[in-house]
Amino acid sequence: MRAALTIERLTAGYPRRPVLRDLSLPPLSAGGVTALTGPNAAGKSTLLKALAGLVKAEGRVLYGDVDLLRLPLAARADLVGFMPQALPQGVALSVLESVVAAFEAARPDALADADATRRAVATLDRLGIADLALDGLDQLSGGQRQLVSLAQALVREPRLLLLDEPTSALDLRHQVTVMEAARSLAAEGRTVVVVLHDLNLAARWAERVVVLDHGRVAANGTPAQALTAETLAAVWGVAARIAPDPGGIPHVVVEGALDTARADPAGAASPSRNTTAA
Ligand SMILES: Nc1ncnc2c1ncn2[C@@H]1O[C@H](COP(=O)(O)OP(=O)(O)OP(=O)(O)O)[C@@H](O)[C@H]1O
Repeated sequence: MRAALTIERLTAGYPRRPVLRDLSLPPLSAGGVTALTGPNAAGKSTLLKALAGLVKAEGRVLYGDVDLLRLPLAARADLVGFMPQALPQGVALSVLESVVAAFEAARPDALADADATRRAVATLDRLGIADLALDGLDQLSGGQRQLVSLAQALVREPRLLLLDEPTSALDLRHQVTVMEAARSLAAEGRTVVVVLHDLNLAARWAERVVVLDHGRVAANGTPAQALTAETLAAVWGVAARIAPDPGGIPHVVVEGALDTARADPAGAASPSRNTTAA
């Protein structure tokens, strides 16, 4: 199935703490990567968790013509792979055991052990971390843990893949490994949504960028449409220059915080420090 993901009037959050209210998004098509970005606490993780069935949600989330919110959890787990921001600590498993367990947790009836193991090794190999297979999860560096968490989400080859900041702890080479993997999974017909704070990584690798702010969609479109100086001022409260690189991909240079953060979307306020978008 090569289906688009459409969100209609999604309301989601935590007990006594609604985060997303009536959020709608036009179809996110399969075949490309969608970057989901926005300031801290904008609701990005909550959105992914709502799609994965991990927080209470109302509205409609259509994958093709299937409403994910009305699918039994086991069927949804088969369709949706979710990579959380952090793996739990204190799990006494090897890397390989943890990836096999992630596979079997969602499909207990599926393959014989040897096939599950072969699938897990192939997934580790795809991410360039087969050499970590026998290491204990608790021996890993932050970046290695992030790659293993991604392997756990990928091993079932879900149609819809939701990755929450998969590159935040990674060095440059591994960022590319992960974004290449995201792109090639999308090219296989999957829908891939990746939370990224790095706007230049988003612009380089995503076909579509959705900016969330205070639980609402503040911008949505191609990187050039969504990542404008006006949006960066209004949503992040920073003064930025956007210059296309020679390949036409927008490059974001953040020049500083606006003194009147969010009050001056036109960028008239003067920047107070110099930084470059990470
Ligand atoms: N388990 C929880 N219970 C109650 N409130 C929560 C819970 N998790 C998150 N929140 C709140 O929901 C809001 C949105 O959080 P969320 O994690 O979705 O933001 P985010 O955009 O992913 O942020 P970040 O970029 O910092 O990871 C925040 O105000 C946060 O405090």
